[in-house]
Amino acid sequence: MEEETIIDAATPAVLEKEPTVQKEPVVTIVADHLSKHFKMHGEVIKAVDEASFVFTEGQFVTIMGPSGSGKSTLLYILGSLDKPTGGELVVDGVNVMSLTGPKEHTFRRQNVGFVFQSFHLIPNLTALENVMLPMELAGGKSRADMRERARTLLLQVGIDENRHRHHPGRLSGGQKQRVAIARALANDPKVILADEPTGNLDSQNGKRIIDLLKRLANQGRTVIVVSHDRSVAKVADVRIEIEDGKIEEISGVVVPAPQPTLKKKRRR
Ligand SMILES: Nc1ncnc2c1ncn2[C@@H]1O[C@H](COP(=O)(O)OP(=O)(O)OP(=O)(O)O)[C@@H](O)[C@H]1O
Repeated sequence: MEEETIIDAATPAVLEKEPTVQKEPVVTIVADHLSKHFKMHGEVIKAVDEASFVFTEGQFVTIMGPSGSGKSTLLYILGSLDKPTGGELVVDGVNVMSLTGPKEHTFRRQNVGFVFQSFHLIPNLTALENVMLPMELAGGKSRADMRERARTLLLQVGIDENRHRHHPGRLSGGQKQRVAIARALANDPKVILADEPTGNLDSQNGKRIIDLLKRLANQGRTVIVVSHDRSVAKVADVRIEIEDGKIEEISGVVVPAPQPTLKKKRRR
């Protein structure tokens, strides 16, 4: 599939018009000694081990580390796709550890948008329908409103109108990832989580996707990107280095955890 050459997603006009970051950044994520331990054949694997940090609106965060260091596990916990075995997590003022079942699904749908390395678009839906899907699942909008919002989002991420009715199979990798980003934005979440979003793209398209994610952060979202790519860390506000499940270093604009943050650790 041919990569796009003409769209400059880094500077779509519509994105430029959206509001920029507030002066006093609002805390979106508080992690307090988060852990995820797996028991395998009598051994404990500490995939994430006592991770603590605070992120605010408008921050672009990278999580880096060697393969198997716990990056994806940490990201999935932050997005409540996975439950920690210890610690506490507050996202947008809600203690997500206390959520279960439908409440947890609703919270995730409204507050977190996911972007994956292999896009995870639904192949038999058009680009427009893929972006409409999270809105359909959330409910509360007419079909016309959903269609119009999906159309606007696709244009914002640099997907021309003539591609809105294309199925993913007819889109290039860069286009698919933009559709996936538009889908992540469908319910206007405060937090965007991306797991190796450039992993299946050439360097030029990878850079455009990072520029786009950075712009979403500049608009006031918290964008957290897991990446092996050092160039991604260069544009980050906060850089986390993780090794063997432990945060080795946090650098950049680091917000100290409020004291006392949350009630003390839960252990299972
Ligand atoms: N469901 C599971 N059961 C047991 N161990 C697991 C499970 N999920 C992850 N792990 C282990 O936890 C550790 C961290 O895995 P994780 O996938 O989070 O690392 P990663 O840094 O994202 O790796 P990669 O860069 O290769 O994707 C690894 O040792 C992995 O084998």
